[in-house]
Amino acid sequence: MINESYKIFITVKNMAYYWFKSFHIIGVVVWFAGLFYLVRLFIYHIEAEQEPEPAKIILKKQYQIMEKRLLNIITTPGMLVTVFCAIGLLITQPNYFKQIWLHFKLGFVVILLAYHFYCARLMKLLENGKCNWTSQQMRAMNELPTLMLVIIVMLAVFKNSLPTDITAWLFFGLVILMVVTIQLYARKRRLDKEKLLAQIEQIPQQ
Ligand code: HEM
Repeated sequence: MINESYKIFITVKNMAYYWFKSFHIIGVVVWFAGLFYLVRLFIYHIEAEQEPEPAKIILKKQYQIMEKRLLNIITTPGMLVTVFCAIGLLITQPNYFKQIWLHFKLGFVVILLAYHFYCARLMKLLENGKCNWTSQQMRAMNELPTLMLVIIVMLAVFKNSLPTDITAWLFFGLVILMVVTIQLYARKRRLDKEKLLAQIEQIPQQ
């Protein structure tokens, strides 16, 4: 009888673990989709400042609405699902607490949570017209979650056997190259746009 109850307990515990793990991963996808898009909206919001009236007012109002909805309906719920399911994972598999990879992972998650709440603060500053960030700085900031994503997922998958050999460093270099290329491409597009606008300004008015 005790044996049978124990078997049922283990089956329920394992099933709970799979449910938590599935929704942990779903939460991560939703959270990151929200974080990436939110900062993209901040970039457009800041760039709207250069538009003439009344486009400026209309655009800024629209971005404010989009940012609020994105944060409250997608990004924060994604974060909560990730964290609650992670707690569920640790309750069903408490031996993970003793593993060093998890301690490192938690350290990076704390940075990610700080980033999330800082984005919420930036949203408020933008709403009140008190944000001093340029769109270029915002673009650079948007690379931080990419880096966190790569490190955290690799820690979750490789765990204590996280590779530190040449292949791993090449892979890491590739990710950094990708991030730098995106920044350089954005810079080139901005410079091209500025050049075009300067040329338009030089055309004599009819
Ligand atoms: C809130 C803090 C978090 C804790 C305590 C936590 C804990 C865990 C645990 C215990 C597992 C199960 C590992 C396994 O059974 O293989 C797991 C899986 C996973 N976690 Fe997290 N996690 C957290 C946040 C995150 C974040 C922010 C990400 C993404 C950036 C993430 C990505 C993953 C992935 C992709 C897996 C699946 C790994 C696999 O099945 O091989 N986790 N997490």
